[in-house]
Amino acid sequence: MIATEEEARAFCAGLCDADAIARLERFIVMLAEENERQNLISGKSLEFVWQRHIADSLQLLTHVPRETSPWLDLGSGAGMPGLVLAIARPDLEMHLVESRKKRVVWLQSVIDHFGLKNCTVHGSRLESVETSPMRVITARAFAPLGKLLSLSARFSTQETVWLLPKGRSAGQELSEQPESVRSMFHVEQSATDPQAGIVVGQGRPPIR
Ligand SMILES: C[S@@+](CC[C@H](N)C(=O)[O-])C[C@H]1O[C@@H](n2cnc3c(N)ncnc32)[C@H](O)[C@@H]1O
Repeated sequence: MIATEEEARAFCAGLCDADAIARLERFIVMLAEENERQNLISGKSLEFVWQRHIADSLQLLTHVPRETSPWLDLGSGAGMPGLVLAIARPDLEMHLVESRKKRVVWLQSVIDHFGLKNCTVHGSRLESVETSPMRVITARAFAPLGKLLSLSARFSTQETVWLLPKGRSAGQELSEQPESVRSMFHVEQSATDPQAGIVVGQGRPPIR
């Protein structure tokens, strides 16, 4: 379990190269500056930014084979996890979906700053994003599990891996789903919080 900022940074350094770590350092500075202009993340969490945001995002890489792509991140907000993954791994095709205009401008400004050709922001509600098959779908603090699946099932195939950091409600949210959905998913322990879980599964959920 990652318990300190030093451990979180070392964990991230094991998942991407030195150039990526330098870009992430710069991203953290940009995030702190932007957080003065708009409420992207809690100010308190900036003290633990490697643990709470960077490692929390990059740990998702450990759940799929290295080359798995494209990824779809629902409700990217400040950029976790999708933008952080795109900064760390420019070889992955990343699609961010975010409806709030100011956040879309922020996400696009980071993409432009680093010249991330692998990363696209869809600046609209998920409901109006054109359907396209994704190999990984992720979402942190986006919507309750049932709603999340019904809004995004159309982007999945039998091959799609779902990586859904759900914090402390992971087990509870999964237990509230019908058996047909429960049997597709399980909860993995988060590496960054002993009480948090990631809902992980593969396939197309049987959602009407
Ligand atoms: C609580 S924030 C989480 C942001 C980020 N994933 C994180 O963990 O820090 C949820 C984000 O989802 C966006 N959102 C909510 N519903 C959406 C929808 N239907 N389509 C696109 N974005 C949506 C909100 O604008 C917000 O930025």
